[in-house]
Amino acid sequence: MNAIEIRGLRRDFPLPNGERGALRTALDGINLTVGEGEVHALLGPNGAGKTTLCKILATVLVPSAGTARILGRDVVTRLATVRPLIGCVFGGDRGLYGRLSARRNLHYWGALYGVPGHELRARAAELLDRFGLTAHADERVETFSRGMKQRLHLARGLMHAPRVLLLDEPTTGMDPVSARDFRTLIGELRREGRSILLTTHDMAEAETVCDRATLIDDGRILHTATPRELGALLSRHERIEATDVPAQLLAQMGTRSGVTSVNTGPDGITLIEVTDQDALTPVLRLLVDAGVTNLATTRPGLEEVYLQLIGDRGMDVAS
Ligand SMILES: Nc1ncnc2c1ncn2[C@@H]1O[C@H](COP(=O)(O)OP(=O)(O)OP(=O)(O)O)[C@@H](O)[C@H]1O
Repeated sequence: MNAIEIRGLRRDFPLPNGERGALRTALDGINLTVGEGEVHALLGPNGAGKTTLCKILATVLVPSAGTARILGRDVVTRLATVRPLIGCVFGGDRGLYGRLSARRNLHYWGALYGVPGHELRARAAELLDRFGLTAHADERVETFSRGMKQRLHLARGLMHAPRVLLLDEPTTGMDPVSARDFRTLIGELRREGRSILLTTHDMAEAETVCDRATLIDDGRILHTATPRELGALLSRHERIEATDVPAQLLAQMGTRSGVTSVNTGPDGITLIEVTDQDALTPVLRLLVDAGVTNLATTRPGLEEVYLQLIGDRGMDVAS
C-alpha cells in the first residue's frame, strides 16, 4: 500500500478581487504517489501549489476534484481515520501556544492526538531532548527564537508517532547546525519506516534527504524522479572534475572523440564533459596515467535541474 496516493487532484480558489465566479486554479490535475518509507521532496516556486497540496493531505482543505489517500484512506470521506496517521509541520506561529511552555504545548497536542496520559510525559521529554529543547522545556514558547519554534513544531508533529509526515518548509528559520541535524533526523525517521512528504526551497536539503523529488509549477507536476534521474534529464553527459591537469593533456583531451567540452575555471578545476559512460573510462585512464589523482565524476544536481526547468522564481539558490 502507498503512503500517499493522489489522483487528478484539483483545487480552485475564488479570485480575491475578481469577478463573481472567477477562479484561480492552485492545483490542476495532480497525480502523485509516495511509497511507504519513502522521503519525497516537493519542489516549486512561490505560488506553485505546494502548501495547498499539503493542506488537502492534512485534511484541513477539501479538493475541488480528484482524490487523495493516506495509507489507502480517502482524506475527505475517511477524515477521522486519516488524522491519527499523519503528522503535520506547517511552521510559522500557528499551532503553538505562546503562553504555554514547550513541554505543556507537547502535552496538549499529544492529548489531542490521543496519546495515552501515562505516555505523554515520557514522549514529550524524549522529543524535547531529540530537538535540543530540554534546557528551555519549561519556558514560555513566546520567548523562543524562530528556529526553536520550528524545532518545537517538529516535536509536536511527532508526538503521536504518525506513520506519514507532511513537512511544509520545516527548516525555514533554522540555523545551519539545526538544519543539518534536521537532515539526520529525516534519515532516522526513514529508518523507523515513516513516510515523508517534504516541501522545501533548499535544493541541497532535498538532494541530501529525498528518495524522489517532484517538481511542481503553476499547479502542475513537471517531473517526478530520483535526484539522479532528474540530473540525467538535463544532460545525457557524464562530467569529470579534475585539478592540476597538465596543459598538454588538456589540449589533447579537447580533440578526443566522445569529449564534448573541456573548461578550466579560475579555481584551477577542469570540467570535462563526455558523451556517455563508454567515453568516460578511457578519459579517466588518460588522466590517471598522467598523474592526476584529484578526480570526481558528477551529473547535474537538483539545483541545476530546477533552475533549468523552472527558473529562479522564488528560489533560494544561495544555500
Ligand atoms: N485561501 C486562498 N484563497 C485564494 N487563493 C489562494 C488561497 N490559498 C492559496 N491560494 C493561491 O493558490 C496558489 C498556490 O498557493 P500555495 O500557497 O499552495 O503555493 P506554494 O507553492 O505553497 O507557495 P510558497 O512557496 O510561497 O509557500 C497561489 O496562486 C495562491 O495565491
